[in-house]
Amino acid sequence: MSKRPGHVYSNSEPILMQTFEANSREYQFYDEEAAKVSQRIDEELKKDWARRKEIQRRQVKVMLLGQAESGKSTLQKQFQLYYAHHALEHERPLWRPVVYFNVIKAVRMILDELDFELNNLTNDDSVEGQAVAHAIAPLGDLSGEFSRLRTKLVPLVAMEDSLASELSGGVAISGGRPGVYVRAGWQALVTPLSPNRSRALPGTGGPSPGVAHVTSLASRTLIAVQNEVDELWKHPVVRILLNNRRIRLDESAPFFLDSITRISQADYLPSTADLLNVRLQTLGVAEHSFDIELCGARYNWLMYDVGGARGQRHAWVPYFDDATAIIFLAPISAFDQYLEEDPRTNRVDDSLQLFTAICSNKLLKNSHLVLMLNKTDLLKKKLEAGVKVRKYITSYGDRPNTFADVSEYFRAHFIQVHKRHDISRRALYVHFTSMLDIRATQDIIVNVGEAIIRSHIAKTGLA
Ligand SMILES: Nc1nc2c(ncn2[C@@H]2O[C@H](COP(=O)(O)OP(=O)(O)OP(=O)(O)O)[C@@H](O)[C@H]2O)c(=O)[nH]1
Ligand SMILES: [Mg+2]
Repeated sequence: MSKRPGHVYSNSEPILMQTFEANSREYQFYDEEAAKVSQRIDEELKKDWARRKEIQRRQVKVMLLGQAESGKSTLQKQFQLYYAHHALEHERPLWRPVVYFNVIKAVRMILDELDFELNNLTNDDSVEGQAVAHAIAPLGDLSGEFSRLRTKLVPLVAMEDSLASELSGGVAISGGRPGVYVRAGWQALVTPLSPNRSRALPGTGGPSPGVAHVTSLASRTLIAVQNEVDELWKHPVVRILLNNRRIRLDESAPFFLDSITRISQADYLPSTADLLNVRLQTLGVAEHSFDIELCGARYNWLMYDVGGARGQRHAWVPYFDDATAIIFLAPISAFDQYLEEDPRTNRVDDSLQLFTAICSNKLLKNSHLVLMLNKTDLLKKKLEAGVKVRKYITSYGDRPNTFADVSEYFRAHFIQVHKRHDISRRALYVHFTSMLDIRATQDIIVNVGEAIIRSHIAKTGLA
């Protein structure tokens, strides 16, 4: 019977054993050395893990949530202004083409609506239509005047699309409102021009010839037609149509058109108020990072600014499970407005529905919750102008149409949603805000920031 090769013991076997025996001290040395190396690696790994854990424990993740145009990006800029002033300074020149875009869009909207209204007023039998026609009649035939203004303004209006496309980096949203949509890091697309517009600022990324070109073209065109822009904006017919809400512009349009002389300077550099007023829609989720110090300890504050339109909301969810805090923004001035993406839904209703979903979301059950009832300045203006809440929200009934009553009514509704739907019965911190008011907002930011960090410390046991 033949044996399997493995069972044949060769003569060399004892010799090998001897060699091993002879070198056993050496092997023992290697064993000890290997054990030491392995121990060192273990210790390094443990230290690395502890370091990472510490970094994570010092990380505070805050999500800004709310419908489109609720003021999330504006709040993010206010945080930046307070805690990362240098970063905002660095970005300041990059906002120049965005301000031009806001101005041009406003001019185009006035011209479009003016055309529509003047052509249709004669056929409008409504009481409001008749009142507007009556107010405009004494001004006589204005067609020649408007035609001259329109011809002068054509080159400016023609720049809207190219500015939008350069700023968005080619991004367009189907079915969305025409405008500029930006993803995180959009600033890298924009040539950072120095205030004298002659060269890029150092260290601000590579130049983008496309944006630089349209920016300087827009600037020159605006300088050439600034008087016509001003004339159109101050024209009595435009005033009548605006006052009667026949022309509806973006909320920040009056601010920029009132400042047209300043914006039309060759060395124009956006002011802080410009940065806060400018409208630029967010696409997806943009992360902003800066440090906040509290009681001698430093915390890395990660702020997630999301796109708020309905088609954007699915992108929020992956960020939910480790969010330290949610700051929910609800613009309470929007009681007379409807969603761009669904013109049947009242914007305050949408905010309430969205807040219900946030309060009842299991992934967010451990997050600190802050509610900002925003745009109180606009709410005051609307109520003072006589816009009646009950016309848009029938349940408001016969309550007085004053700021105190209306703001309290909305606050009570949001608190009720929280009471009924909050999954973890956590506290809700509510603030009335006007995000363009720097001093008032900065006080709130400090307050909210500290409360969020304290709740983070309580949960993680950090000191
Ligand atoms: N008057 C007034 N305007 C505000 C206030 N908060 C924000 N705005 C303006 O409202 C517009 C929209 O604000 P954003 O911060 O861009 O809104 P958002 O929530 O980031 O919108 P999306 O990115 O589309 O989700 C901007 O022109 C802001 O200047 C406020 O309290 N009062
Ligand atoms: Mg935004």
